[in-house]
Amino acid sequence: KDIEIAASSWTTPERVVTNDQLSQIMDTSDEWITERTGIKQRHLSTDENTSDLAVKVAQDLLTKADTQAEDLDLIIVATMSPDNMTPSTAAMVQGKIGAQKAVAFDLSAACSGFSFAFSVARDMMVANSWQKALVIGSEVLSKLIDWHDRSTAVLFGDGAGGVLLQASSEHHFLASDLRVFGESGDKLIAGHTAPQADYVNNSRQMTAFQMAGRDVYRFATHEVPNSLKRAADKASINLEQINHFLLHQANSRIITQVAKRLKQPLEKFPINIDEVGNTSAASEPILLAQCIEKDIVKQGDIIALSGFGGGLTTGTVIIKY
Ligand SMILES: O=C(O)C1CCN(c2ccc(-c3cc(CO)ccc3Cl)cn2)CC1
Repeated sequence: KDIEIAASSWTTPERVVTNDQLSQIMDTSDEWITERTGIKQRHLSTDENTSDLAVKVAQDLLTKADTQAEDLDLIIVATMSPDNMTPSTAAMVQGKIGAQKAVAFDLSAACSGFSFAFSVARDMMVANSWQKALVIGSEVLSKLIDWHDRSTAVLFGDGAGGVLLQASSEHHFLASDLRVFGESGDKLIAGHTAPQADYVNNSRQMTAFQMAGRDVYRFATHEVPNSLKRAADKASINLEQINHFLLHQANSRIITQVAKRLKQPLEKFPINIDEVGNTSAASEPILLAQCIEKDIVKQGDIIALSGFGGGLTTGTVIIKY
């Protein structure tokens, strides 16, 4: 009574925006962005919203797994940039692909969202003896960014990725470790809406991304190794047995720091931030799908998926692919 990954998929909007292009609209440079973040470019949506990217991934997953939408029991979309407060992005996907049987809801855990959603989906599938689920991370962060705030605008990108999970008699889901540090939540805020005393003339404003970068960076370098160690302990394996550490692509220097703290070779930490930037909840599934596509992740490999960010949160799942 477990689940396995039957298919994986990812997508990014067509438009590429380079560091040089950003340096023309704000006081930054390709050198600074590259050296401090590892990012060379990002994909920014022109007319696709979060649900459109998620639908693309959903349809690709169904095709790859030779599965009909009608057979889906569950759809979870992890996102911090939903099309609407309601209907949820997952409900929109459910309607657009015609998965009438599927329970569908969004999960909000920022850059840890995919790990949280993967863990919740697995537990719901086991508890309900469900057969098929879509777990998708999808973001159009470009809607939420203040494109004149160089401290955040250079970091983020748009995209979506996901997996189709199916019931399995083999043991694939080895452990998860989900942690929330709510008292530090104000270090990373996006899309705040305030109560309106003058409710009649409600301005319906939503704030842009605001981040205490140094604090979040320090949080990540401390808490991500802790999360990975706890998850490995729960899985009764040691870190050496993990073939690939697929970390949220927030910053390339954080990844090298985590590798050092865990005393694991950097080769175990694939990096695609140079190409897609920080895509929040889409980050883990895009990286996973790309590693599977490139045969970096092979059948039988043990992989750790680790997200970290808004909440503040950390979320790790360890699976035997
Ligand atoms: O001055 C420098 O070097 C700056 C220092 C600050 N930096 C940061 C800080 C935090 C993040 C970040 C963001 C999210 C949101 O998804 C989640 C997780 C993290 Cl760790 C990314 N970059 C950039 C380089």
